Amino acid sequence: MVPPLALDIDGTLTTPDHRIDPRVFELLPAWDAPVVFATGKAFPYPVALAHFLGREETVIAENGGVAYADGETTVVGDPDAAWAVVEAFRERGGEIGWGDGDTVNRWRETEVAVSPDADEALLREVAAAVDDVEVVDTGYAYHVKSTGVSKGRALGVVADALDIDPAAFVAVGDSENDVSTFEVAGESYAVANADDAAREAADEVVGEGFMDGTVSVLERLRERAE
Ligand SMILES: O=C(O)COP(=O)(O)O
Ligand SMILES: [Mg+2]
Repeated sequence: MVPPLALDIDGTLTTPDHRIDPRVFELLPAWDAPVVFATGKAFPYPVALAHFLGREETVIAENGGVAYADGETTVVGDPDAAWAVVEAFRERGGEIGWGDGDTVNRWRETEVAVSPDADEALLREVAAAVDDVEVVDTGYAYHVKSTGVSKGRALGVVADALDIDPAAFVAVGDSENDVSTFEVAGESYAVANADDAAREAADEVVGEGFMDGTVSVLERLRERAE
């Protein structure tokens, strides 16, 4: 039997130019165990990915702020505290940076994502003055979020709902927001493009980057199961 998977999306299932790698559509529909998409993106994104893969919608969004499994949604974190930080950041000249429609934050329930082009030093300075709020850099956004909210904690919730031991999961990821997943899952891999935090936390850093790295992990797990 192949193991259940906890998969990060950006940097892990994507190409270097942020597209979903087409091999996701070949490999994941047929994966014969639960697959949990664990992302910093807002709730609709991983739901849509699972839906269009024909897979059960078992997802972790907003870095663990939202978890969904077996028809149950769990929401944790304090969006008002995150927005207060971002408003203070704006008052001092900072910009969220996603343009007028801001689809990045439109469906976000528990935190605020700020563009990677934003003034990081100013954002961190403003956030440091507020208790229980932190800034997490995924390489794709700065997430202003409640401390204590994490993908790893949410994986515990999802694993419980699925009646699976969290340690049975194999996790693949690329950044700081995957460290907690790596700690909860029994086995963890960072792809070659991963940041230092993810590299350090993973059981193994694979030689290939992005989806090439993830494919190499999935192939290995499949061979092991044969
Ligand atoms: O939304 C982000 O900033 C990153 O998303 P990810 O957790 O799927 O890599
Ligand atoms: Mg990522």
